[in-house]
Amino acid sequence: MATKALAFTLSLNDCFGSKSPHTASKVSVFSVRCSTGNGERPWKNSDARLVLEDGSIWKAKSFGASGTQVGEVVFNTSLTGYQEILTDPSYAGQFVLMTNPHIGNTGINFDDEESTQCFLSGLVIRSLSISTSNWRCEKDLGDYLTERNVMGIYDVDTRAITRRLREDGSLIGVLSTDNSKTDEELLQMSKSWDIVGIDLISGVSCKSPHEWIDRTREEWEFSSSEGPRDTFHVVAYDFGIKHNILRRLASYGCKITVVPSTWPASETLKLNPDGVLFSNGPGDPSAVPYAVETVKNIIGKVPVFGICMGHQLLGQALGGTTYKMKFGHHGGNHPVRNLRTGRVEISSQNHNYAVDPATLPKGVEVTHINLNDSSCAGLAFPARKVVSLQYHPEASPGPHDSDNGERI
Ligand SMILES: NC(=O)CC[C@H](N)C(=O)O
Repeated sequence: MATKALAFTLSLNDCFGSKSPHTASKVSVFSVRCSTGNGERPWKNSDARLVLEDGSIWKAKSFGASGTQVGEVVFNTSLTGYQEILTDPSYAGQFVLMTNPHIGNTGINFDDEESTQCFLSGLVIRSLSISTSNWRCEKDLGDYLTERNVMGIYDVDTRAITRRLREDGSLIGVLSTDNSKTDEELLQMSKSWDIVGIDLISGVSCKSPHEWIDRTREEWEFSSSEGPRDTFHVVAYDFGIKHNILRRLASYGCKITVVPSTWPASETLKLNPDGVLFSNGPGDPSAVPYAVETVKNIIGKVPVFGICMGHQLLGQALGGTTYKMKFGHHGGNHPVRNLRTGRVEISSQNHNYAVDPATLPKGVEVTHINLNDSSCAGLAFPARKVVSLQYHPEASPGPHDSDNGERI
């Protein structure tokens, strides 16, 4: 490709004309024209559009995959961990907008993936870092997204979109690099799709049972607790499970069998596990009645615990209901209070639904609340050995306040 030499031509513009030689000689405006020698501009023009269901159109520059995608737009306020966010299967059906403006600067490394695929609809960022600075970097963000067929856009006003989402709630959007589609067509696409009521878990769950053995690598282990205690056998339902949930269980000495989302409760109980984990996962917890039925058939037979989607399914299985939040919690700095101990944890969160505590039956206890909005962040039903958290004790990304398995 011809070497592009930037030739700056300074041209002096008299912007005040010759009314007054004095003015003209004193005040003038330099306009710098950048030419690349062949007349092309050295920077990329906007070549993508994000059209929201409210009719707003956001021109941006694309990176990663091209094409047309629909999804619910959510904003994540985490300052770090864009890679763990990209690979969290819970974001299936969603565009993730990062409020931290500089993304891509630490590149991608293959230790920090939370799943083997990226299920999100696309990544929306303000400023794409043109260089990476990280000894662990194995690939840059743009190449990684291209290889995983994930769309990304940058140079878009993420602050303005975030304010809109905060005021109007999560919005459905369509992202396209296809100039043949009109704005109206994209708007109609955004209005004809919804994330409510569709089962997104079946598209992310594993296809067959398998054992998980990887622990947190020694150089990254942070817990000061003594080594593995008894070896508990945990069956983990994969509703879109994040790998760090499994790594942390393995680091605490557990033997882990991961099973698909549709695995029959009877088959699980035949494994005679010490406990069953219901994992995080994408979409509307009311759209997967088969999973609630499985949870119902296991509760009371062995100890169970849930994380995020698993927490919501447990809430429903116990007789409660879940509701869709205005824009949810997606970030790494949400304060949660443990109501039993009074301890406040800074937590990692990623959810757009919550359990309505007013609908939980007698005997079920709310154990944690999110201090930002007093929503239910944890529940327990001691009589049937049930505990669950709405947020992510495994972090990835986020703080490790909730890792130590303190009695919840
Ligand atoms: N991380 C999760 O498990 C998310 C649960 C559910 N899809 C929600 O958005 O609330």
